[in-house]
Amino acid sequence: MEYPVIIALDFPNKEETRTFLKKFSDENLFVKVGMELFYQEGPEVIKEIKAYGHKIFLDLKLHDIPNTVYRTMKRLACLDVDLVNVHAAGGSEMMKAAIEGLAENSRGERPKCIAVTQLTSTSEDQMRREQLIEKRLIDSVYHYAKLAKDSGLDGIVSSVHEAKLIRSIDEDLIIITPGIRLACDQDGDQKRVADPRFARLQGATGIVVGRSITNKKDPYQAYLTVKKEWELVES
Ligand SMILES: O=C(O)c1cc(=O)[nH]c(=O)n1[C@@H]1O[C@H](COP(=O)(O)O)[C@@H](O)[C@H]1O
Repeated sequence: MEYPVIIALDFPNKEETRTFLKKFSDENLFVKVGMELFYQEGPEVIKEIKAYGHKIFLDLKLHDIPNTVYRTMKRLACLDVDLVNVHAAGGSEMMKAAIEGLAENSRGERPKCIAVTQLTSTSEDQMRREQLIEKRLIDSVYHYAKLAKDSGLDGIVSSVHEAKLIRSIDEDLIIITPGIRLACDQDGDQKRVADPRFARLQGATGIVVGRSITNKKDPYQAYLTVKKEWELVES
């Protein structure tokens, strides 16, 4: 499966989502449905987006006790999405339970499951003060990535700046990097950002892009710009 430019559909409802997707006419997209849209619309919005022919990353970032994650993943498996995620901080038992739940209820191919390491909105200073992790942020990300891989997950979510090191764990790991900005964009709440070209150079498998596309006057043009930057680099 290809993991190219994944557009974050961070919209409050299905009407705004529909209006946005209409701007992309015949493009086959890879989109991300996050908590905002899913909590408002539920599984129906997944069905609708699938009917348009788009691939879906359902980003609910599960982080709970293993039994709850196992049971929840059984439900998510029925939605036939392509990609789901958990927080690696939930631990190896929880990540193994996630895979078990997905595998048990998948009708076709099991959705791939990736683990968030340290959110791209977290800085090293914040991690040390608030999580009491006395390490470099890159060491924490590497540790979580290794834990996820050893627990049977298919890939990792990290910032671009840790992608190269994570790639050294395994050639085949899916590495998805949010925190992507074009030169003209504001960082906003993101702390560890990079552009699409650098993401590709660092070995990311795919990038998640939200506001750099969704906030633009012409989102389709912005998407094409991001895609061009991403594709200009030989992988
Ligand atoms: O799992 C994610 O998708 C995710 C992980 C992470 O560490 N950082 C992060 O920004 N994201 C998501 O990626 C998207 C980034 O949005 P923008 O900052 O608008 O491009 C949002 O939907 C976030 O929820």
